[in-house]
Amino acid sequence: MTRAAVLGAGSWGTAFAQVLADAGTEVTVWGRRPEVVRSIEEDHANPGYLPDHQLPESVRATTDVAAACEGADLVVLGIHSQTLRDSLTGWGAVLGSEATVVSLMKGIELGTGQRMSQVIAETAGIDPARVAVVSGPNLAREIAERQPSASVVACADSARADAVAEACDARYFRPYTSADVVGVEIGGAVKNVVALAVGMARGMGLGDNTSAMLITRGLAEITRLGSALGADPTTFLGLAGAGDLVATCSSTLSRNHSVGLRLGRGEPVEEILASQNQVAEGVTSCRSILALAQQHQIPMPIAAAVVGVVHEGVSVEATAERLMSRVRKAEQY
Ligand SMILES: NC(=O)c1ccc[n+]([C@@H]2O[C@H](COP(=O)([O-])OP(=O)(O)OC[C@H]3O[C@@H](n4cnc5c(N)ncnc54)[C@H](O)[C@@H]3O)[C@@H](O)[C@H]2O)c1
Ligand SMILES: O=P(O)(O)OC[C@H](O)CO
Repeated sequence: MTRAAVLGAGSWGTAFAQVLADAGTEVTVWGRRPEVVRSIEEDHANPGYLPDHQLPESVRATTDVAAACEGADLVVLGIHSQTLRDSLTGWGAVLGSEATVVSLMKGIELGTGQRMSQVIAETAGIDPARVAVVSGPNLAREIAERQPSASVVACADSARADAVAEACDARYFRPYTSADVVGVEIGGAVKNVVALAVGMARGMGLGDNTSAMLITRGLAEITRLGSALGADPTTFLGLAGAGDLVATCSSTLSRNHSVGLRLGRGEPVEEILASQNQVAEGVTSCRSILALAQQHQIPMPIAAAVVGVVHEGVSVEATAERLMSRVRKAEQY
C-alpha cells in the first residue's frame, strides 16, 4: 500500500488527504496546531477549514513532522507559498532520499521569483525530477464533498507522475498526468491574480462581458509568461490552465475572487486581509509574477493592474480606466 504524508492541515491539505485515503492510500496529515490534529484524530473533522464535514477515519494526524514522513512514498506539501522555504528549512531532512515530493501550492516566491517545485528542489537539495505538482480546478470544499473533479499531476519523471496519479485516483477525483511542470505551476499561480481582477470587476457591479474579457486576456498573459519560461502553451488550454482559471474566476468559494470582490466594492485592502484566516495567494504572488514578467519583458497589464490596486493604492476605477484606454492592437497570445 502507498503511504503518504500530507504536510499542512489547511483546507486543501485536508481535502487532498481525504482524496488519497479514498483512493486507498495510507495517509498521515501533519498539522502545526495540536487542536487541529486532535480534531482530525479524534473527531475525524477539521471544522476550522472544512466546517460540517466528516473525514474518513483512516486519515490520521500528528504534530510530529518526522513521524508523519517516516516510511512515506509521497510527501505532499499543502502550506502557503511564501512560508514554504522557511518550513522546509525548519523541518530538516524529513523528505528522505526516495519519496516523491508533491506540491499542492499555487504561488511564486517573492524575492526569488521561483516556482514552488524550484523552492523545494533548491531548499531540500533534491533532484527536481523527484518533485511532482498537482494543480487544476480544485476548490477544496467541493472536493471534500466528493463532487466530480479532475486535476493534473505534473512531474519530469513519468513513473513518479503515474505513481502520484494512482495514489490520488478516487471515484470523484480524476488525475491526468503531464511532463509540463512549468506550465502547470504557472497556470495555478497566475490564475489567482486574474481571479482578483475578475472579483474587482464583479465588486464594481460589472457584468459577464467584463469577466469574459479579463478571463480571456488573463489566459493570454498566463500563456505568454509560461511560454517564455519554457512551458508548453497547450498546457494552458487544459485543466491546470483554462480549467482552473474558469473555476477560480467564477466561484464564490475562491479566496482570491472574494478578496477581489471586496476590493471592487471599495473596502480597504488592509481591512480585507486582516479579516481573513486563510491566504489568497494572488495578493502576494501578483508582485513576484509581475517581477518575473518584467524580467522576461512579457507584457502583463492585468497583473500590473492588480499590483496597482493591492499594493500601490490605485483605485479600482482608475485601474479600469487605464486598462481600457491602452493602445489598440491585434489580438495576440
Ligand atoms: N483551498 C483550496 O481550494 C486550494 C485548492 C488548490 C490549491 N490550493 C493551494 O494550496 C496551498 C494551501 O492552501 P490552503 O487552502 O490549504 O490554505 P489554508 O490557509 O487553508 O491552510 C494552510 C495551512 O498551512 C498552515 N500554515 C500557515 N502558516 C504556516 C507556516 N508558517 N508554516 C507551516 N504551516 C503554516 C496553516 O496552519 C494551515 O494548516 C495554497 O498554495 C493554495 O493556493 C488551495
Ligand atoms: O480559494 P483560492 O482562490 O485560493 O482558489 C482555490 C483553488 O486554487 C481553485 O482551484
